[in-house]
Amino acid sequence: MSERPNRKPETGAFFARDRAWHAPALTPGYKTSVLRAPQRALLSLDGTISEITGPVFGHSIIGELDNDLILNYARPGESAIGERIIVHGRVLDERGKPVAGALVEFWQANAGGRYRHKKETYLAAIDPNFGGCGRAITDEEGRYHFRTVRPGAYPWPNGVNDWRPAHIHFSIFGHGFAQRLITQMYFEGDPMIWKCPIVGTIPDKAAIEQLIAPLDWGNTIPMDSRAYKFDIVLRGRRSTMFENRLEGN
Ligand SMILES: O=C(O)c1ccc(O)c(O)c1
Repeated sequence: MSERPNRKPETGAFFARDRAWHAPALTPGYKTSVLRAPQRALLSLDGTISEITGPVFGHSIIGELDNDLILNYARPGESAIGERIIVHGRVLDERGKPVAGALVEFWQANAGGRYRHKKETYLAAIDPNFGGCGRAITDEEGRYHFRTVRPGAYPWPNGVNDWRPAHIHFSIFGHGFAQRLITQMYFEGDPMIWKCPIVGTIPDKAAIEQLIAPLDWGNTIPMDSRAYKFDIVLRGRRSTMFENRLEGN
């Protein structure tokens, strides 16, 4: 990880956004950012007590197969098609302390690069046994894990021939619903990462590298699944790059 000596000191409860680490809102190479980018100066609003303290979710919402995308949409006795993988890691705070009880949600395309979505237009086949969504709650050590198939890369209508690298979307909820961070995980060794216009909006190479999960050979299950490790750091100097990170979060 690169040192970033010019960063402001991290003191107190407020961690200012590092604009060199996070993608700017307006990045014309990523076409949809042009309409989404704010046209006026940003306002900074304090969180209200009700946003910070509630509503909260209960741990009982997690079902037995919620962290198993190979089976959670499959017909009985069947399973999703694709390369079987385990994705696991920890949710950590700015001091490297585990964040327990965070709701981690993930969604992805199937092994052919096709999403199960009404507006999806890519010609790759739907897998009848793959839904593409799951969730987990971090344990006392901040750990989460899920089983899935490695998603395929897919083309998208941005430039003439733009492709998204294989990736998994992540959402992390804190203890209130107003505390939500969203990012994407990529796979070690994928040459498509460096051709992607969305990845290309991230100014710092180290911020991109932190989104790339290494192959975790030690947690591979022989004759079953390979493993990838993806730690998520909520804030501070080693923060994961979040797509929706707000001022001060
Ligand atoms: O914001 C978008 O336009 C967009 C397009 C394709 C993706 O895979 C994605 O994650 C976002």
